[in-house]
Amino acid sequence: MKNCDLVDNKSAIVGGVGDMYSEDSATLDQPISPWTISVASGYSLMRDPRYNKGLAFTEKERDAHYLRGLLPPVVLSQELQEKKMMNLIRQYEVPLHRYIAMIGLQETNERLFYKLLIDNVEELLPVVYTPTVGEACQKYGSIFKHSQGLYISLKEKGKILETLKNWPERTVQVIVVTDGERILGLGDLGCQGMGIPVGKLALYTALGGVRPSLCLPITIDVGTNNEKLLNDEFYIGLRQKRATGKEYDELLQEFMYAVKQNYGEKVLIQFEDFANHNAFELLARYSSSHLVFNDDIQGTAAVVLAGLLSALRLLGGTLADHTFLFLGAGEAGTGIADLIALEISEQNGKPIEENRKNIWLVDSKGLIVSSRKESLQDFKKPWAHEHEPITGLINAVKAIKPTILIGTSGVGKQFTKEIVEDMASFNKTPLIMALSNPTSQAECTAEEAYTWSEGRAIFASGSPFDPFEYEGKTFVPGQANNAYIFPGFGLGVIMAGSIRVHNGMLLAASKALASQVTEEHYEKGMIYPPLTNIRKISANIAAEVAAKAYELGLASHLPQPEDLVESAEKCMYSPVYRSYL
Ligand SMILES: NC(=O)C1=CN([C@@H]2O[C@H](COP(=O)(O)OP(=O)(O)OC[C@H]3O[C@@H](n4cnc5c(N)ncnc54)[C@H](OP(=O)(O)O)[C@@H]3O)[C@@H](O)[C@H]2O)C=CC1
Ligand SMILES: CC(=O)C(=O)O
Ligand SMILES: [Mg+2]
Repeated sequence: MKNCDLVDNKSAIVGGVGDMYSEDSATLDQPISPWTISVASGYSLMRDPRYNKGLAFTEKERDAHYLRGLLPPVVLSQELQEKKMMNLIRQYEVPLHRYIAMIGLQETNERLFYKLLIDNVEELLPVVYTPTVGEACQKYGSIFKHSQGLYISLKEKGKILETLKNWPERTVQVIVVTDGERILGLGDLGCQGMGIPVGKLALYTALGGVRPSLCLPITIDVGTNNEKLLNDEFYIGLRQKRATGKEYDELLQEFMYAVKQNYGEKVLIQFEDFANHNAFELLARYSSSHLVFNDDIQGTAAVVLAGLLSALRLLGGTLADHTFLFLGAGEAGTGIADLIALEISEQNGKPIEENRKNIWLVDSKGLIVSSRKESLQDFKKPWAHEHEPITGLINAVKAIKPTILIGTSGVGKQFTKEIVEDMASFNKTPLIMALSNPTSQAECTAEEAYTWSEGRAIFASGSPFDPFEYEGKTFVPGQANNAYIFPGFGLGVIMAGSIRVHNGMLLAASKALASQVTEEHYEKGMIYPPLTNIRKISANIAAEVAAKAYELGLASHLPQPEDLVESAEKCMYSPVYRSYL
């Protein structure tokens, strides 16, 4: 019996057998053969990260696969290997060294890498993901050893389909793609943005249980406007300014259709860290022809809405009773604002235009108001309310008196003492979200939010902060990061074989996440459940997303399983070593 029907061979136009080594169809207690051809030496087995087990190859496996003598005599269990690796990683004090060690492990022993990541998620997420992945991207050229993922540059124009065929996997279910122009809050890192798709897909597997072989990280290189990188002798990308306009659009179009041709209709394409002048357009252009999801717009919106829904237990009232002020009106800011307004409309039945009125945004030029409408980008226009022009966040806070302040500016230290004190002066419990990544770009720290509000703020941030003690009470900041959403969301989409992403699926994901927060969490000031239970959380999110896809008639994997949570859990990749006998 099949363990999981995730691999949708029927939908892949080129066909190909995804389950080459019976990994997908074999249950954990069944041995599998890593070989489809007979070999004279197991040396290449040891060098294949997908099948390597290091010193854990048993005596019988060493005999059966020509490994005798290629390994020292000891046989170590995976648990002991994990303990050893964790000891080693903890010895590195510099976060980037930990990142390099983890990537080294991913490149040599994939299952051990995922075992570490799954078992130590709170400790290792900041290593393979934000904040350290940001520094890794900045220095990617200098630390580059082995290539990960697929690079599609302007040189591949006209040959993108051929380039995709060079990827060793014939069946792919999720692609995370960036063009490197807005990497976290660090700006244009060009081709070195590859660290982001690689990191996001590691989370798809560790947090959402999507098998690594089904995940493809891609970086589109159209040049960079980052002078520092253009002058860096170790830069790995095209040494030219960014292509724009027709040249950019044509490359992206060729890419999108080559993906569909090579991997079929149902490959989920997750856009990540594109600059907003391309992100909104790409999502709009391809959402009717492809299965596309923008993590920065949609995933962020779902995770923040989940935090807001759960925070209402502490703040009181409904979403419609609150006043929201955003610093930053780009992908994250307007994406979140849109989903909040949509959810309020679902709740009160009023038109979305009316429910936008309590939601205000500030961009680099000040409060978004109707007198600025003509010069605003389209995605900001719905937020141009009647108000006199205001510059400076502090003045906007004083005028709007928000109950909830959300930072999505990409600029650190913008929530000053005066701003947090103001929020605390007119709110019993101010909710402050400093969402910009990495930590250096956070609008304020956990310590600042708690001390400046005299322990009254509820605080969540995009990158993690340690718990903070204030006047004898320990506050646990939440990590409002789309990492809570996209792995479970993607799993739900794949499970259902959904052909499109729909806002209803985002709302379902938000509610599934919010419902995982318990009284015990609220007592510590948490509005998100701990990441330690993330696989269970992802299974619940996946189940709700899949259920919504079925309800909306978007699902193609029929019939609908009776118990979607159980289905999601069954589908999840386990990093435990398989027996190769
Ligand atoms: N926690 C999470 O899960 C996520 C966090 N993020 C983080 O959010 C940040 C923003 O991302 P994104 O929305 O995609 O970026 P965008 O570039 O799309 O938007 C940034 C917005 O911030 C505004 N801005 C920039 N500087 C200032 C300033 N000094 N004062 C006021 N407004 C300013 C910009 O104004 P203007 O339009 O005038 O240029 C723009 O509206 C990044 O740091 C990113 O890492 C993003 C996605 C998910
Ligand atoms: C978390 C994320 O997607 C970002 O900061 O861009
Ligand atoms: Mg992002």
